[in-house]
Amino acid sequence: MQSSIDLTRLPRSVRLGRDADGRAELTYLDERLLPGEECFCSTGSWRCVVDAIKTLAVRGAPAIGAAGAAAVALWAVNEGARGAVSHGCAEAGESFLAELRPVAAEISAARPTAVNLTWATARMESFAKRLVAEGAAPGEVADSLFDEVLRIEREDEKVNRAIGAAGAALIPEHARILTHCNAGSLATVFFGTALGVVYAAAEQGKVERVFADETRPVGQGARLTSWELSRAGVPVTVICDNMAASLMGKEMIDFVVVGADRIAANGDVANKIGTYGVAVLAHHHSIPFYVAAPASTFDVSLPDGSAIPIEERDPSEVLPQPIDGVDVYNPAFDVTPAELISGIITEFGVFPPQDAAREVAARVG
Ligand SMILES: CSC[C@H]1O[C@H](OP(=O)(O)O)[C@H](O)[C@@H]1O
Repeated sequence: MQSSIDLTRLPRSVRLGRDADGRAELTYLDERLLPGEECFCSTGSWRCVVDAIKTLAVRGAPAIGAAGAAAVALWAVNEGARGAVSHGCAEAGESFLAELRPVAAEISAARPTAVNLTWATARMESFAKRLVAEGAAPGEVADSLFDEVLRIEREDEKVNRAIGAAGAALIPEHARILTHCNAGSLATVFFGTALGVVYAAAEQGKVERVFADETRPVGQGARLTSWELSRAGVPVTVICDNMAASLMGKEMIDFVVVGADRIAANGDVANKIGTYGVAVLAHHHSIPFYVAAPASTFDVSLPDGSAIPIEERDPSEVLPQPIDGVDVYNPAFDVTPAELISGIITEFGVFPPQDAAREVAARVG
């Protein structure tokens, strides 16, 4: 079946480049303004990137990982290397690393739950340390860090397409798929993880319709998933979060696929608040419930999901008009236990949740 899917209509979420003066600059789509306005911002300031991550202008685990890596490169090229040239190589290199350390720590702390942010800054720091140990001057280290971000951006899209291909094999013909939040191209550099599975299956003509949970309180499903699926040509229906149970009860959902922000060693998954409830509903209705995530989302240092830090965000996201004497609880994520997950779709294939961390680690090397 010929599909009418057109992914060229989807923008890239983040892209590192250079301005006319050769300074490093990150261009990102400000997702707070979607779907009404497609606004791209460019900045050479690493602190502005941290703010963009904190305010969800840039959001989604892989996208904030790439943006975090880019923030390190912005500091290195536009600040760190410029300040260190006066020393000799060895001293300059150590000085550069000493100045990088608190910058990387501040970038990593922008949001606590998605492990991709710490994965990215740790990758950048260890890369810089290796180059300094090899005798590279700060300017060379900075330029190499810039190139490392370009590699991370290319890898992200390649990994997402592999996740899409692996997941598409699971999708039945005429599938009606439920998603939660946005784990699409907008949550990654490009193509998406959970929606990458949808795009790959849609290109095979297997997707009848996607039902997108609006995903309160920030509305990533209503605003972002609906926008990107419709741009790509995938039929999509937005539903309120409290409607998923009814659709499942009416046998209107064949498959559920969501993203992830951090996956523990035992396969417990932290994802957008409400994911756990969707998993319980899917389990009750015997509907396949899959998580799509790259290797960079696994955190094997955590034996299970109980230790995953859960970000609590501003009460105004839930209650824009405060009410005297009324408290608000606004956790941005919850943890779905492995036993509610049919499988975890990775760039290396699909694995039972309990085995996924081990299988991925064996392939990452
Ligand atoms: C591709 S995984 C994206 C993941 O991140 C989202 O959270 P946020 O919008 O707060 O960054 C949500 O948990 C998605 O599943």
